[in-house]
Amino acid sequence: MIVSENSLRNVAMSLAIICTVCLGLIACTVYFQSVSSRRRLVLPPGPRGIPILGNLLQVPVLRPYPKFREWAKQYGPVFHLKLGPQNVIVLNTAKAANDLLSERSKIYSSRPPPHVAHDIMSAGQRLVFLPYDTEWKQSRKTLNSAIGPQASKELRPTQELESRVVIWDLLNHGNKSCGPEFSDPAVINSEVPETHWFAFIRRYTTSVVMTITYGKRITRVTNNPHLHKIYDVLANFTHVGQPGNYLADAFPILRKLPDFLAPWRIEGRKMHEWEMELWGGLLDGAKRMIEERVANTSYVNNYLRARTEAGHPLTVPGVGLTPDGHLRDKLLAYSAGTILEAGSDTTASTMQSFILFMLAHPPVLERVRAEIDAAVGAVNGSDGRMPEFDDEDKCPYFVACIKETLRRRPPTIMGIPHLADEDDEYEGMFIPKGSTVIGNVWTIHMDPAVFPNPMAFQPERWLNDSCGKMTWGAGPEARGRDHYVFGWGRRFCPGYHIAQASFFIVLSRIIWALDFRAPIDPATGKPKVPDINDEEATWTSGFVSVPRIYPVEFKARSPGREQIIQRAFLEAQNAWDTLGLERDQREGL
Ligand code: HEM
Repeated sequence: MIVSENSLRNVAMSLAIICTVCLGLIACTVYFQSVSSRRRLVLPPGPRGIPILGNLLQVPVLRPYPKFREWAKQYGPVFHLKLGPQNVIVLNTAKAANDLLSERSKIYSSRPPPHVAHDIMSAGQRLVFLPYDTEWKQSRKTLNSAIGPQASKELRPTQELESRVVIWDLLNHGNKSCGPEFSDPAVINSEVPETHWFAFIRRYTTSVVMTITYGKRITRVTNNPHLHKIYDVLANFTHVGQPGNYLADAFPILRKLPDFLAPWRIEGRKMHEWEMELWGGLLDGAKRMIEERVANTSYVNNYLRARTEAGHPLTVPGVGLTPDGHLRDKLLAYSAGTILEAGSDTTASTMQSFILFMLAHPPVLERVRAEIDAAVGAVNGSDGRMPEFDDEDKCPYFVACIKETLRRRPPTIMGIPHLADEDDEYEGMFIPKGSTVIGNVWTIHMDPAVFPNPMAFQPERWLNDSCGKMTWGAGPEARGRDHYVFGWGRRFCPGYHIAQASFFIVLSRIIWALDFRAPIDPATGKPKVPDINDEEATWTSGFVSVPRIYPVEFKARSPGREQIIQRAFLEAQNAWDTLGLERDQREGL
C-alpha cells in the first residue's frame, strides 16, 4: 500500500514536470516565433542614408519640418530615418500618431533626451525630457494641483486681471514698435527687445506661470532680469537640444570620452550652473518665504510645506527622489522651471501669430470684431464692455480663428519626441525598442485630405452646421480632436486649459479694445505685413518656431473704450493688493 502510494506520488510528480516542461516549450516557441516574425518585419520606408551617419547629414538642423513634409509625401504616413545609431520613426497622419502615441501610450510615453541639453545641462532633471519612470510620474503628479483642470479654473481671475494689463500696455505703447531700430535684420533675428510690443505679451504669459509656480507676478517689462533670463534659458535650451547639434547626442559611445576630449561636457556643466542661478535662485526665494512665514499658496511653496510636513528638512539636496518619493530640490526646481518654460513662449507666440494672421486677413478680422462686439453689446455706437470668459459661447468664429492659428502655425512645430520602450509592430512595419518617435504636427496639420487647401488661413473650416458653441477640440482623447499642438497620450500638455483661457481672454480683449494695423510701407503705399508663407523671413527656426518681431500700431477703438481700459487697469492695481500680489510698475504710477 505504502509502495503504491509512493509510486502514485512519483507518477503525479513526473506528470507535473512533463506539463511544466511542455508549457515552457510552448511559451518559448511562441516567444521566439513572435520575435522572429518581428525580425522578419521591415522598418518603415525612408530615405537611404550613408554608413555610420545614416541620414544625419540630410536633416536640416535648424529647420527640419519642410524636409520632413517632403519625405512624408514621398514615403507615406510613417517613415524611418537613421540618425547615427538612432532609429527615428516619423508619424505623418493624425491616425498613425493617435494609433501609436495615444492608443499605445503605455509603451510610447518615454523621451529620447538630448544628452548635452538634458543629462548634462539639466542634470537629468528637466521634467519635459524625463524618461517614463517613477521620477517623471511623481513630478507630473505634483503638477495636477497647480495646473490641472480644477486649478486652471481657479486661475481665471488672475488671467482676467493680467489681460487688463496687456491691453493697457499696448494702448500706451502705441506705434513705438514701428521705429527704424526694429527693422534692422540683426535685431529681427535676435532676442525680442524689451521695448517691442512682443514683450508685453511675453510679460503676460510669464506672469501667469510665475504666479502659478512661485506666487509672484512679473510686474514690468523693462530692466527685468528675471523675465529676460527665463527667455534666455529657454532659447539656449532649444538651441542646445536641437537634434544634430552635438555628436555626443547622436553617438553614445562618445559620452565615454574623458573630460579633456569632451568639451561639450564642460560647456554643459557651465550652462547647468548658469541655469541653476535662475531655477535655484527662485527656489531659495520660496524657502525664505516659508522661513519668514509669508503667506503663499503657489506650486513650489505648497510643495515645500507638504515635504517638510512629511518629515523632510526645508532643503533636500541632490537629484531625483527621496526614498519616500518626494522630489528633491533640483527636481523640484526643474519641474517649476518646466512650467515657466513650457507656458511662456508657446502661449505668447500663439498670440503673436494670431495678430499676424489677422493683419494678413482683414476680412477675417472684420468678422471677428463684429462677432465680439455683438457679444458684449458694442453695437449701434455703444462701446459695450470688455469681453469676459462667459462670452465664449457667443464667439464661435473667434474660437475658430484661434484653432486655425494653432493649426496653421503650431508653436512646437514637430511636437516633442517620444520614445518606444518596447519593440512594436504597426501595419506590418517594425518599430524597434529605443526608437525616437515623432508626431510630426506640421505635416499632420498640412494634410490636404483632412484640411483642404492646408496652407490657407481659413477659420471657416472649423464652423459646423450646428454653429452654436465651438468646441476647442484640443484635448488628449483621440475622438473629437481637431489639432495636435498639445501632443499625445500620457505626455499630453498638462497646461492646455490654461493656454486656451489665456488665448480667449487676452485676444478677445485686444480685438474689442484696440485698433491694430501694420505701418504703411512708403515704397509701396501698402501695409507692411510679414509674408506668412515666407518661412525664413517671418518665422524663427528651432523646435519652437514662432513669429519674428514685426511692427504694429495700436490705438483705442474709441475714447469710451480708452476710458474703460484705463479704469480697468487702475482697478486691477487694487485687486493685486487684495490678492497679496505686487502692483504693476510703470513710469508715473
Ligand atoms: C500654446 C501653448 C502650449 C503649447 C503649444 C504646448 C505644447 C506642449 C507639447 C507639445 C508638450 C509635449 C506633449 C507630448 O510629449 O506629446 C507639452 C508639454 C508640457 N507642457 Fe505645454 N504647451 C503649451 C502651453 C503650456 C502651458 C500654459 C503650460 C503650463 C501652465 C504647459 C506645461 C507643460 C508641461 C509641464 C509639459 C511637460 C509634460 C511632460 O513631459 O510630461 N504648457 N506642451
